[in-house]
Amino acid sequence: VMHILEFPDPRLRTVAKPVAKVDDELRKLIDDMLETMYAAQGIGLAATQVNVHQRLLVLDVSEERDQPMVFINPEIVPLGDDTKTYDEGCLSVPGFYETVERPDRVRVKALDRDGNPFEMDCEGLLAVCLQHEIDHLDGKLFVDHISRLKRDRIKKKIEKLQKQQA
Ligand SMILES: O=C(O)C[C@@H](Cc1ccccc1)[C@H](O)SCc1ccccc1
Ligand SMILES: [Zn+2]
Repeated sequence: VMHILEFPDPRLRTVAKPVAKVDDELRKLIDDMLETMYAAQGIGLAATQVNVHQRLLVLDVSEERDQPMVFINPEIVPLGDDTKTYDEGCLSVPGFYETVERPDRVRVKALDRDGNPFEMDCEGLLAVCLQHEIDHLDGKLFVDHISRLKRDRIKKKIEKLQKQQA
């Protein structure tokens, strides 16, 4: 499995570049990311989190953890103005959950693992996870959607934990 970068690592702030070629090398990375996501009990993982700065994410929002999805060079637009809040966590900010408000339905266009374009309208946990992962590709974290006071408290707690582990 791959190492997952942890907040406040500045590499998590990198804006990922579009994937140039969907080839066997990329498919190997996709499989390594899925293995890493399942091992970490995550329901999504963006390439940024494993220090690969290409616009690629994987997720599996199924109960049975047997429906992996791959989005390459994803583009999303909100469908309607309705928003919903969700208590988000993040494999890169372990142990912290905060309420984040996001559009409740989105349309996503992306390439699949064979490089074929597809389009989907998403809602529910899939819409939340997609937006959370695409934030990662733009160097954003869910803690950017909460107050600076709360973010600074989380930063101090995590840095204290990281010192203890060092
Ligand atoms: O770090 C990540 O990007 C993976 C997140 C994805 C995620 C965050 C918030 C909302 C939906 C998806 C991890 O899966 S956070 C752990 C988790 C697991 C189940 C449900 C919610 C959060
Ligand atoms: Zn995350």
